[in-house]
Amino acid sequence: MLSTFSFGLAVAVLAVCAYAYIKRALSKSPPGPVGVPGFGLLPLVMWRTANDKRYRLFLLMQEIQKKFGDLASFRLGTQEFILVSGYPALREMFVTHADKFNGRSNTNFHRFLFKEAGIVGSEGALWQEHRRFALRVLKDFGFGRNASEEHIQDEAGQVVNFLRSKEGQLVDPRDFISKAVANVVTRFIFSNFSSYEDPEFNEFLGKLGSLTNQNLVGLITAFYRFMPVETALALSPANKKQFDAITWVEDLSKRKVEEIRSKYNVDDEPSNYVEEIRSKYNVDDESSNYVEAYLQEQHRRGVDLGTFTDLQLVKTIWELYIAGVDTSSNTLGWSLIYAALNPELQDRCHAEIMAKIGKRQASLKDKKELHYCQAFLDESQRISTLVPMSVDHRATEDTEFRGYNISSDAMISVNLHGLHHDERYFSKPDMFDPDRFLTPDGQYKPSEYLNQFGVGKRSCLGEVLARMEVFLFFVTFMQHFRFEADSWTAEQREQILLGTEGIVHATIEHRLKVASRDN
Ligand code: HEM
Repeated sequence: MLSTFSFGLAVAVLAVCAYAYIKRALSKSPPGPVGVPGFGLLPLVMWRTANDKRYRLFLLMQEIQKKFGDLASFRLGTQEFILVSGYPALREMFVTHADKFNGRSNTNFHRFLFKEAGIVGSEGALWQEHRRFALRVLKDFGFGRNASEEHIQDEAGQVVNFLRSKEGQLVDPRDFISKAVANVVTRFIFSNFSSYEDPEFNEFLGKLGSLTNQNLVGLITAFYRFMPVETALALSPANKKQFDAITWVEDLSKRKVEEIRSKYNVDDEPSNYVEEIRSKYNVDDESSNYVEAYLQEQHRRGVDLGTFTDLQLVKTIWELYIAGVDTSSNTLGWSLIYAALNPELQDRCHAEIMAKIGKRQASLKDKKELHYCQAFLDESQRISTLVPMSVDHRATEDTEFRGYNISSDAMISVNLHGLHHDERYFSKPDMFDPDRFLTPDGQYKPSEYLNQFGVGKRSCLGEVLARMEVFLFFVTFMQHFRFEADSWTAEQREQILLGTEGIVHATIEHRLKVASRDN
């Protein structure tokens, strides 16, 4: 009886697998692993996650690319994924055919999270209008120019003071870097900033971290597009936590927007802060932060706000925080880890800084002199690849690419980790070697294959700001301190270098010893 049942079950499983295999072969989807019907690669991923501490989803993407090539497909749950890898395919998809592939995920969960507003999660005319607006405001406020350079220098100075008080002690760099970086974004959005000790500020940073360090279990709910969001939230504590964090951040943003609205009269003369910026740096704008610029735009539009609603503003605020804080701060975090693990290379950065600028405050103009520091930063961004699978894209309609069908319901994962660890572009990719970004006579030589900000029209909106922050903070840290990782065991070192799973490849808890170079 049992053996008849087992036989029947085996036949049924085989039939379902054969059906899935034939269906896939006929679908003209890019090649890829078949997976279990209804679950795709989920069982494999969950098994590996549970049994191998070194396992990360982006490493699976690299395996898939190696086996199936630069255009592959697979399923997680019922969700189809297209994996695009390699420089030519990335450019073809996101530059040559940018207009076809600039959509974002359209799952239930995604719609619920982003409410089809904001910039990161939106599409079409709304996305274009608000991306353009945000870029204009960033430019008007002098991002890439002196005005914002001074903010970052201020914050860097604060961190130096904080680290001086920790001389000889072990510190977790995540504590001080994320606060400094969050303050830079806060100045842009609200033009105020918070004390590092402020408990609300610290709670706020904790919430942001929980949004980007999303683990796989939390993501599972997004892999079943038919699942009602309420069920997803009930099934997944991680998603519930994520949603609660967003609500918390949005409530705080709403309060801050109302505070500004109540004080800021769009017909008034610009505030002191703006006058100061204007007289100093010739910035021709009448608002002093993103919210004021937005309120002015609402005022200009009168009754018909179009897409410039309050909901859009609040969504954009939390997106700018999510996109702008964990990213820049973890980029800096990785650079300190690689500096600590490579003391001679760290000393080379310090020696270059001493030779070229000495103890004076670092500025963006110094970039052209600090070749080794720039090469070091590029190498650290390459090897750690902060957003390893970028942010998912989507084809805005069913389409064909390189002879394969791409469904508009498929999520397109951009294999940035694979690109940065591809022997075709970077020899010995697992080795930390800043020299690969230098000419033989020591001049900085950027590589077109390093694309930490993504590729094409939808690439990072905050790239200019992020590059400024990373350079100024890093050079200031290297100028004044040595960071040491003497106390790490081999196992700790391995875990620290693996970092987290999630949209952002973040650093895990770790301690570095801070030694002053100023004595
Ligand atoms: C080193 C730091 C950063 C890295 C590595 C980074 C990386 C990325 C990547 C890979 C994307 C996805 C691109 C794509 O979809 O193809 C992205 C998008 C985005 N980033 Fe960044 N980012 C950083 C810092 C920032 C900062 C400081 C801000 C703003 C304050 C910012 C705002 C955004 C926004 C709004 C998007 C969505 C753009 C869109 O959908 O049109 N990012 N970033």
